[in-house]
Order: sequence, then C-alpha cells, then structure tokens
Amino acid sequence: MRTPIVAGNWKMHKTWEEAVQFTNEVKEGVPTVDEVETVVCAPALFLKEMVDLTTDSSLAIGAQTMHEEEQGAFTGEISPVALQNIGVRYVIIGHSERREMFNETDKSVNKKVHAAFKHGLIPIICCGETLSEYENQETKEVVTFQVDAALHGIKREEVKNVVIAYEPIWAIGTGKSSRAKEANETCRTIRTALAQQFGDDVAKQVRLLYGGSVKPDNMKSFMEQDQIDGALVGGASLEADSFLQLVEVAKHGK
Ligand SMILES: O=C(CO)COP(=O)(O)O
Repeated sequence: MRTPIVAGNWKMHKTWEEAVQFTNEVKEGVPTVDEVETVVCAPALFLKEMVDLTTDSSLAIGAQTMHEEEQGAFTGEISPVALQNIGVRYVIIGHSERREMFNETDKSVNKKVHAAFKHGLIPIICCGETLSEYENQETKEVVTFQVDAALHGIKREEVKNVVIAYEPIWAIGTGKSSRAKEANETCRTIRTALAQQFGDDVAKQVRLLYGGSVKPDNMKSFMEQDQIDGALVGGASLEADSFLQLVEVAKHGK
C-alpha cells in the first residue's frame, strides 16, 4: 500500500565529477516511482546538475538541509525557494548531524517542515535517540516528542506526504545497525503518535524509513518489517552498485 523509498544521504562526500558519474550510472537502473521511490540527497553544489541529468529518469534529487526563510541575510544558507526553482523534490530536515553540530532544534525543524510544504518540497524528517537515551530505554519518548514537535501546525493533508526517517544516532556510520525488529517497534511508536495527532487514515499513509548502517546485506531484514517502508542510507549510498542493490531489495522486499 505504501510505496517504498530508498533515499541516499551523501553527506559531505564526492567531487562534482564523481556525482555526475554516479548519476549517469544509476539513472537508467532505477525502477518506476510506483515500484520504489529513489532519491539521492547530494551536496547543494551538485543539485542543479543532478536534476538536469535526471529529467527523464525516476531518480529524484534531494537536498540535505535548507533554511526556513525564503531569502535574506543568512550567509551560506540554502533557500527553499531556490531548491524548488531548480527542480529539487525532497529535503532532509533535522538530521542528527545537523542537530548536533549545526544547532538545529525541534523548533527550527518545525519551521523548516512548514517551509518545505510552502515550497512544494517533500520533507524527510529525521528523528532518533542517542546511545545514552537508548540505554535508558527512552527511545519511545524521544522519537514521539521529536515527531510531534516537527509536525506541529502541519495540516493533515500535508502530513500524509511527510517521510519520517528513524535513525538511532548510535547506529549512524558505526556499522552497528539497530536490530530490525526493534527498529520496527520504534517505527510502530512513531505511527501511533501520528495516528493520535492526525488520525489513523493519515498515519497509515506516512512512509517510515530506517537509517543507520543499512547495507545491501541487511536491507532485507528491515524491508521485511511491517512498519518500515524503506531506508535512509549514508555510506552504502555512495557507490552506484550498492545503491542499486538496496533499491533491488526494496523492490522485492515486501
Ligand atoms: O545518517 C545516515 C543517513 O542519513 C546513516 O548513515 P550510514 O548509513 O552511513 O550509517
């Protein structure tokens, strides 16, 4: 019922030549958008070129962050208007690295989600607990709070188009992925929180992704879970082969 999504988050990797090479290798190999939605969230510098290279492909291009204001004296920031203008479709909002290192808060995440919808961008909203919160068994409270805060004031008809990525911080880039069953239970908590705020009907439509050390060899275990609709992938999204393998698993994984 929910179309799976495989989204790559390149973070601060690749040169322009490497970005172009990857895009050319992958753009023919991805399935149609009703089978799997495929997204590559690249550094802002490469977005326009990658959008232009993929106009005839199902591969969608996303940004890794953006500012909540449309324009102004915000040196170094990226405007949602400019993203929409060049044809970017998705934007990651509130990645834990942005929260930890670049002062993003639940409040700014919420403003950015509003801005994304205002400018026709699909937000991929990240949530997830730290290692100490995990060890203290606070995961459910943390993700519920983050998701409620991120979606404050967002309309029901918009919420159904939101993508939420559950990324336990201790699993990012560590090679230690969450156990699929456990990640599924956390995603169930997120869906319950969505149902309480926006109703069952909306909650059922929202795509929930798992992120944190997803690789081609563990992707299937996540895709088999009833609450997990895809993955937000860092390291394993950098090589064309491995990205396409993840997509292939998503296509057959349910
Ligand atoms: O942060 C992530 C995706 O946003 C996950 O990164 P890794 O897949 O490299 O663990």
